[in-house]
Amino acid sequence: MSTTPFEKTPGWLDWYAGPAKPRFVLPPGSVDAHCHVFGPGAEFPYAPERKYTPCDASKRQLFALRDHLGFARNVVVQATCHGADNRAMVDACLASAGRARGVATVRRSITDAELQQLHTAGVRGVRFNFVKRLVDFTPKDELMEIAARVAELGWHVVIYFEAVDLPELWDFFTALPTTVVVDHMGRPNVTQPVDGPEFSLFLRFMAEHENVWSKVSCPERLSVSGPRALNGEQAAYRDVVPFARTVVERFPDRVLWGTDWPHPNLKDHMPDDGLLVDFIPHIAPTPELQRKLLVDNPMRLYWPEET
Ligand SMILES: O=C(O)c1cc(C(=O)O)oc(=O)c1
Repeated sequence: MSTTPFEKTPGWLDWYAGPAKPRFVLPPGSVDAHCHVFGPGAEFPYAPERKYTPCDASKRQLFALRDHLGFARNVVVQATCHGADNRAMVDACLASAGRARGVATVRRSITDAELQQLHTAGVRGVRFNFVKRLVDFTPKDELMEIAARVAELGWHVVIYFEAVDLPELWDFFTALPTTVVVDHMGRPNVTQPVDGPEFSLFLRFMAEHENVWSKVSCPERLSVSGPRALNGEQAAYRDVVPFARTVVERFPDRVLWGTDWPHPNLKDHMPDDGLLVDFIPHIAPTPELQRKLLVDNPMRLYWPEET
């Protein structure tokens, strides 16, 4: 065992070892379209500008989880603890035998040759993060310049923001020239009504802009009332279900799902990933919706050459 040179953020919750075998059988070819690798820190050091220091979560451990849960492929999203150093994510993509694609974080200083290298490794998107506890502010003109460059490669932009910030970010988001994928439904406050003003604005954002997609992921982050996906719970995070199910049913061809393993920054519990998979049929109740969410949509976005 290598020893990590990094000390975890106090109170850090490690990912759940020994997840249940899901009862829900994933459709063949399912994609876990939002997950991360952390380090290992001894091999891929965490970025100096990071806001948290995680436990290690290696590509080998990610691929073991993929196989255990019954996924065929992964989309590895650059985690903020690695800043714009994409080496750990790229290493996972390269080691996956074509079964992982990536989403990178880049700065405007990146060269065209470096972008092309990322593409060759399997990167198909960049992530713009507006969650203040995770990143320092990047000027919008820098992000727009990056978006224009990656549009030429056929990539998309992944955006992560809090629901309260959508009004202020609306004009920027709707000016992006690519497909735009929202992380975790734009983090709705699920104590508000699903037909209340906040979530209605999000639904309008998707309805009025056909290039906007959403990940209906992270019930464990959004839920207030639970119950938690632990100890065999088959009806976890009930307060999130109406939100995610509404998005899946209204926009069946523009939704993605991911485990979010290894679940950075959870504060009160770490879910059993097997039980998180059992959450899927609650939000995508028919085989057709499940196939679109888990296979057709992620394949169209990340492996279009195979569709
Ligand atoms: O809510 C979070 O803390 C979080 C953090 C990161 C990251 O640090 O990249 O990614 C996520 O998808 C969610």
